[in-house]
Amino acid sequence: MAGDGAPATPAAFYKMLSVPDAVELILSETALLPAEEVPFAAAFQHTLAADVRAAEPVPGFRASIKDGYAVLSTDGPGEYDIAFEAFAGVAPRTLTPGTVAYIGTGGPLPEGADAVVQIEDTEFLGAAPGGPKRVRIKKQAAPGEDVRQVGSDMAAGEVVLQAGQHIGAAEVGILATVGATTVNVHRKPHVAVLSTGDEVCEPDAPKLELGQIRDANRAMLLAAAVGTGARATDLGIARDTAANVEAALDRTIAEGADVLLTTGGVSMGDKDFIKPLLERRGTVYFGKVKMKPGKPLTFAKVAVPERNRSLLVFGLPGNPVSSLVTFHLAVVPCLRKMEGWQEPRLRRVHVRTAMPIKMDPERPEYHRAVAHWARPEGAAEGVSSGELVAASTGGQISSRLLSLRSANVLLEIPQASGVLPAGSRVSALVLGDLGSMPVPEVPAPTVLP
Ligand SMILES: Nc1nc2c(c(=O)[nH]1)N[C@H]1C(S)=C(S)[C@@H](COP(=O)(O)OP(=O)(O)OC[C@H]3O[C@@H](n4cnc5c(N)ncnc54)[C@H](O)[C@@H]3O)O[C@H]1N2
Ligand code: MOO
Repeated sequence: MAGDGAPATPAAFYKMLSVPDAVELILSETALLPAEEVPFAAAFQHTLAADVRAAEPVPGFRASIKDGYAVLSTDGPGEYDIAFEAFAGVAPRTLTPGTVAYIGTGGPLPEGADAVVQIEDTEFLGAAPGGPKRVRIKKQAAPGEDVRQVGSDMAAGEVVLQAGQHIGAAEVGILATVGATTVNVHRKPHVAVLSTGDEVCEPDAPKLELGQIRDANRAMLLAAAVGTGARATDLGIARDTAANVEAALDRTIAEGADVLLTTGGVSMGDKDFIKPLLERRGTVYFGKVKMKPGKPLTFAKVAVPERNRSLLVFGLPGNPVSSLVTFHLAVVPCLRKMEGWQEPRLRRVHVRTAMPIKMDPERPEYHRAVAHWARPEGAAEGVSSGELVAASTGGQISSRLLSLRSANVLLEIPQASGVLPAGSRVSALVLGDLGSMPVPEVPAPTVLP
């Protein structure tokens, strides 16, 4: 930001941390959020704070795997009276040797039976007038065949979900299966988002004056925070005075947020109020990170004695790309740790670069790219080499938000002079769930040698 030439912040004097060191420091200063008891369906996408055990065996009775006939296996193939029908939910009866019972999938095996012969291996013979229905059993069943034994899916007392487990749809089903109607999960973080800057206008501003810009960061970071499952509060835009920014900080504390994200005002200008304010109100852990984009990323803690917790503050750089890249690299692991993830760091894959990439001699670059499965030349659609290829999103200047459009990885381009040739193998951090991976080059069923 332009000013009178006299920097008001000591930003130049912050030691420059590496990205891994910055992330380590953030994680070591991030406390788990407390656990709360919630109805099991509301536990979806939360992280368990305590183990869940099956109180009862599943299944709780010997259950048929097939539609067919419950038999005593030693009776063997032959023609039999159908003594009764055993369906799920019908009171069990006892089978007399030398007879069989019709049974449906999931039905309780009658006492006296020890196996099921599926319909396909039988022939229904009908009934003689006044006589019972009869069936020909054509196959010798092994004891226990097509029967789910008591506790074979889940044993009584078995830990079915461990503390730290993320609850997806399958896990909600597991909770329902064992009748765990309420569970202990970690609370999700509450994130407040503030834009700063005199030039920053609401996106719906009808006309921009010279020097004004629409606020991209706030809506983008609110969306990104909600995307991680956090609760998000919009703090609006603070004009460039220390008092405005401090008022927003106080509002964040009053609202009980766990994390404050600010954008803008963290570099070297005389209107860069964020670092001095955080120095005054709390502890600044770092104010510079060796990365491109995102160098002025700032991380601080402000004590909130009345809540016996600290507010974590991320001063994200104002350039839109820098703000979202630093959100992924620094804020996402922090939010994940808060809500109980055992391994909160971003996941890495290896990719081959699709084009040459110019390296930066001063900072490692987090180059935005779209990864997709490589299809060897001439290979049919759906055939992959089993390797990911990443195409750069083009110009990487940190104002150009189009460099993040559809990006699903950040290539970790080393700090060096020169050009990294196309076809280089580099590590890449995965953004989200690779959902923007282009089709039709889906993960292929066939992997070439
Ligand atoms: N003398 C130096 N100047 C700068 C340095 C440096 O080391 N020495 N670092 C540069 C780097 S790197 C970055 S990144 C930026 C970060 O600057 P600030 O965080 O202080 O952000 P501002 O100056 O307020 O804004 C930067 C840029 O972003 C635009 N902006 C701000 N807020 C928004 C928003 N909500 N939505 C969209 N765009 C926004 C703003 O208009 C500026 O163009 O500093 C460099 N300078
Ligand atoms: O670090 Mo800044 O984010 O390069 O433009």
